[in-house]
Amino acid sequence: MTLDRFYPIFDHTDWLRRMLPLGVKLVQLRIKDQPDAVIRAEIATARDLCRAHGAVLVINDYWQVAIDAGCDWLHLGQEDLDEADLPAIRKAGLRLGVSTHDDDELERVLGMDPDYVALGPVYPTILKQMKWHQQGLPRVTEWKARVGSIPLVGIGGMSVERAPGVLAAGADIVSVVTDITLNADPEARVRQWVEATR
Ligand SMILES: Cc1ncc(COP(=O)(O)OP(=O)(O)O)c(N)n1
Ligand SMILES: Cc1ncsc1CCOP(=O)(O)O
Ligand SMILES: [Mg+2]
Repeated sequence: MTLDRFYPIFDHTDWLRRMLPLGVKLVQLRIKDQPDAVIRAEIATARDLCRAHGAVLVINDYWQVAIDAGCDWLHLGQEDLDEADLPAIRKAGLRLGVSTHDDDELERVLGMDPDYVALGPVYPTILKQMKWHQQGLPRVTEWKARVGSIPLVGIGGMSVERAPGVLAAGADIVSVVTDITLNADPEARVRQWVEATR
């Protein structure tokens, strides 16, 4: 399966309702700090919306809920991987994307046979506080050489203008949050992203 090159991340299914009709074919639901009932309801809604639009949905963090809901893809960071039951995830048939930021983390995840590897933050991000400031484009090229045929996702400080350079450096996919969600016209911005990555 070839994943779309444009990979936006949203924190609520209201965003999916707005953006899926514009041609988003790969999307992550990244919910933080919500009660369990809300998380379960949001994941079930996202699953149904993405199926209706022929889009791949990736669930961030909530691997057990993703299994229970019959979802297809998960994204787990390094701390998430410490807690997750990988055999149960694989047994349920879920595909797995993982975060990496340094050599040790990359070595660790390559042993897990991931379905994509994310490298971040390629550029500085305002979304969350991170130990790493920016990896830079040479690091993207280095990571692609190391992951080989595993799809490489570049994330962190992405914009429509930066995306071509990140793809040219070796990323297969570009993932983005605030360039869309903080834009004055998020729909117009998503249309630009779709145009720039097709
Ligand atoms: C595509 C993609 N890459 C990285 C992350 C970050 O995951 P993680 O390190 O677990 O941090 P949180 O997003 O859970 O705060 C991601 N979600 N997606
Ligand atoms: C979740 C995450 N992981 C690495 S960078 C990042 C944030 C990406 O957000 P933005 O596209 O707004 O920089
Ligand atoms: Mg996480």
